[in-house]
Amino acid sequence: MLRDVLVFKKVAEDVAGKHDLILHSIYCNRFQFCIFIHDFVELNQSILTDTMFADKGGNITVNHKIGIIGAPITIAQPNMGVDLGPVAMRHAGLIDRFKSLNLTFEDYGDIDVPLEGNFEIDPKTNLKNLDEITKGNESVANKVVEIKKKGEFPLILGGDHSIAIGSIAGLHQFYNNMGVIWYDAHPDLNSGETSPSGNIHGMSLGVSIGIGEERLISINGRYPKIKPENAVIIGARSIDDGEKKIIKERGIRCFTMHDIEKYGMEHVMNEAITYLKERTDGVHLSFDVDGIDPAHTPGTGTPIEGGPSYRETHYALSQLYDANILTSVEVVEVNPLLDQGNQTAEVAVDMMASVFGEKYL
Ligand SMILES: NC(=[NH2+])NCCC[C@H](N)C(=O)O
Ligand SMILES: [Mn+2]
Ligand SMILES: [Mn+2]
Repeated sequence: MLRDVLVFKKVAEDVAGKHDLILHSIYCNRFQFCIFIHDFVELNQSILTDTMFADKGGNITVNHKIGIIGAPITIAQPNMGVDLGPVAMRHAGLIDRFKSLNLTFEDYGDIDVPLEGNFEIDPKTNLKNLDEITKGNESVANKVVEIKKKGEFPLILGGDHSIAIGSIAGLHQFYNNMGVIWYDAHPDLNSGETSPSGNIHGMSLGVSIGIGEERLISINGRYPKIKPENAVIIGARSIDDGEKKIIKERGIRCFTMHDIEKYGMEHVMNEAITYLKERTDGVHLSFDVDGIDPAHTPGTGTPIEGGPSYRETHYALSQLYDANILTSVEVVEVNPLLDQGNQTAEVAVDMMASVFGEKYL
């Protein structure tokens, strides 16, 4: 608690430097300081986030309290078991790992989402389970808003990748110009019009930039949630024709495996970081475990050969930590029923440890 207050105090002081109207109330007394910060978090989240984001030296990202939620949506793809992703990652030691990193966090458990669907394509929309997925993602969005209003750093454990629809919908209200890093073998830019499968987990980045089904793009209001040019995809190697068109037409930055081979992961990540730092006021990491080569993460529904290794991914994520640009994170598509042992969840936990600052030395 004391540590949280100190972190908030530092942030508030920085903000006060920029907005002198609030300086007086911060220094009235300690009690009032706490009350003030509470109101301030509710009312001025975007300024607060802006300041945290701008603070490069202080590692606010990790000193900040992390709010963990499980979002076990599974019916935006056909394989049973991705609803067990959150429990698999907790079982693989996520919480102990965070404790040993001395992180401040709270695990809010899993939210309630509809788990049953019928997997028939609706001929009108070319989508499967739209009602249930809309409902589930409204709950994800509400929970993310709740966590942000407390001033916490959201970490969302999926679930299939459709949960990004809800998490980004919840997050966007706290930013003016949010960015996203989409670490994934797939760009997830389909819509009912282009999807080869009708599976909504292949549409979540598309929905977030305002493409596709009205009911999905309007979750939590004001859309599109992210400008297409604020989205950076890393590791793409399975791109449908309709998605290729969107990437080109909308100016989405997409570093494919070709780019990673050619320039190396370090260079690609530096490009992505510099690009987003200049143009956004917060960056969400949407981390699909199928972004990693399936040699390391076999327990996932749509594995694609030829991805970045464990080491490259680990390095990429530690670059994000060092750059201190992230303001929220999600990890998706861990499916223990398709796994060898609990290997994929273990790798996912290793990767989350890198994102939150674990170092070899
Ligand atoms: N989040 C994922 N794993 N997405 C896989 C999408 C696969 C394919 N592009 C589709 O739209 O059906
Ligand atoms: Mn994927
Ligand atoms: Mn994905």
